[in-house]
Amino acid sequence: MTEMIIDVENLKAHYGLGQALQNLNFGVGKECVAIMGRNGVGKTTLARALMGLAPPQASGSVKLLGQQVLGLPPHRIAHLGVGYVPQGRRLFPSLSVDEHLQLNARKGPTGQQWSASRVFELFPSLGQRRRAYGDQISGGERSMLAIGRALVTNPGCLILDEPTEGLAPAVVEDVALSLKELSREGVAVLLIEQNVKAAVMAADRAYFMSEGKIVHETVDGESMSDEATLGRYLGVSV
Ligand SMILES: Nc1ncnc2c1ncn2[C@@H]1O[C@H](COP(=O)(O)OP(=O)(O)OP(=O)(O)O)[C@@H](O)[C@H]1O
Repeated sequence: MTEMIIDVENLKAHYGLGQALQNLNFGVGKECVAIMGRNGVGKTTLARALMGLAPPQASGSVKLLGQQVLGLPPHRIAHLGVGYVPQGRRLFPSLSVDEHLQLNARKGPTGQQWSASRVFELFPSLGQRRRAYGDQISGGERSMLAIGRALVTNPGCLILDEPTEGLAPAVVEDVALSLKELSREGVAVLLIEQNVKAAVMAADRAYFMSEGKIVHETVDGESMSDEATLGRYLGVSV
């Protein structure tokens, strides 16, 4: 059986009395898996629960890179080799692009070699903004920097919350292909994504969420861009 690097069992999460995730069960091996669903179905709540961020309050089991992480603080989870691209990006206004990358660069568990210069090869326009501060860059550049900041940690597992938001279509393609390549290098990539093209390009398979539950999982050979599936779970056609 495939070794699961992200292994989630019976995950529940709530904000006060409101339950946002109900008994989620899924796994991600050395592959790229997309989580898709309409606005408000619980995708960001899931990413936050995996990363130990509160709110929400979460219960169940979350194993990342073989370790139970539920209850651990976010910095401990990150140090296990878990990269995270949060929605909202959470950059520092007083740090430059270069500094964001330098402060996060480290050797990771899989021997990949993401450095600041490789990030700038992926995102040449970000390379031209190296000295700009976190509050001086555009929405697209913020997304690029958040992705770059996660990549230079050389993670064994990478969780991305709508990483392509705000990016030009050509850059979306570059990001999607890089995520696919990363998964081929042995990284478990969990891609929360509303951009169907990016998800289809990057991911090997997908889970669809609705009202805090996983309601559909693509099976072998099933296309993620199947019109009926997308219509039913996302309300879109491609
Ligand atoms: N801090 C919070 N306090 C209370 N309820 C929240 C909070 N954050 C999210 N929720 C609720 O939890 C549910 C799931 O929200 P979540 O942001 O996880 O969805 P999402 O699928 O990521 O949506 P989007 O794509 O719009 O970001 C929604 O009903 C939302 O209103």
